[in-house]
Amino acid sequence: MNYFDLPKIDLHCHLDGSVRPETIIALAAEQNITLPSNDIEAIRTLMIAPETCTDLGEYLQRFDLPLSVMQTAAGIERISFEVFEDAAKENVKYLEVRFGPMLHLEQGLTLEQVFDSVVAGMKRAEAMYDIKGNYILSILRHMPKDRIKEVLDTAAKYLNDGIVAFDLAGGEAPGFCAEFVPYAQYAIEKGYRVTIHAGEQGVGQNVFDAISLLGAERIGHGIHITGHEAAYNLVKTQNIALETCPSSNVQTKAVENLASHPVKAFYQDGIQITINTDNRTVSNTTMTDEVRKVMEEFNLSREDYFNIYKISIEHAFASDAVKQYLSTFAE
Ligand SMILES: O=c1[nH]cnc2c1ncn2[C@H]1C[C@H](O)[C@@H](CO)O1
Ligand SMILES: [Zn+2]
Repeated sequence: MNYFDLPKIDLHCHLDGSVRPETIIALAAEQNITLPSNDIEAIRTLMIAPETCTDLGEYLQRFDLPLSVMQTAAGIERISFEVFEDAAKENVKYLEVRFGPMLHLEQGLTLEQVFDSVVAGMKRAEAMYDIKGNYILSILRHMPKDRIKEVLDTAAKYLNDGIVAFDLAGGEAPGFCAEFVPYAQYAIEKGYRVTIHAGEQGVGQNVFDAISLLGAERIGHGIHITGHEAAYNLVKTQNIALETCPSSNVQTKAVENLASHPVKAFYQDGIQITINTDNRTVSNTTMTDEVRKVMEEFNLSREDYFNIYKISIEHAFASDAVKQYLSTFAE
């Protein structure tokens, strides 16, 4: 099967984990930032998380370098454009990109400038390529909570016009959901959709809580519902979509290897699974690669692929018009 040519949908892709190494070098030069090296291969190596990470914590150390050049409006706009451009060039028809707004304020940008920049880059790519997109706001679980409502208020300028959802990301401690209830509620009241990273590193109970306490409609990863019957059943009965990211899950040791990834078992049991990149650079991957890996490892058919493609359409935080458009590529 030609995986490159297949129409694809990526619902879980981080902006700062998907920066081209070449762009790091170019932006560092423009911004007078000294990099550990100016050699493209050295930068690439520094950005890609090894297969031998001990856990998610080690994986998350790869984001400091890209974030260092994502502190200007022009840098963020360029990176946003390029992520959509790279995806469009491998036939990704719809892409939801997430980012941590508060990670881009280190050199004086305002939240509004950050939102203007990501959305402008995406819209520039939408105008040039056959791709549609939306942004998701990732709140980092370890950061102070005092500006979360301000993030949601300021981003509302683009609500359903470029920015669509609320997410929690970063390291995953057991029981993290309880302290975010008022923020998720505030987001829902304002009209944001909700997806939460849960059951990636931590326990299945986090997935149960993300759905029941935070109103998550989708779960980032969700692997660990395997060991938690109540979480598994809740995902299944509530029709919650799992955003699986196979390469990332192997790197962070969420699964031991691809063969032991539960994605096929979930699919066969009627769980709403989707296939996504997580981080195109940090996980050294593309949608073509993720689809190929899953299809080949688990012997899935073209019909299976389009079933999964349709699950992605159903659970996308996109307008009806965009979903209708995406359906025209389905078989
Ligand atoms: O897979 C992930 N799990 C949890 N957090 C993640 C993952 N990939 C990236 N992040 C974090 C690091 C980034 O700086 C942040 C915003 O994109 O989200
Ligand atoms: Zn993620």
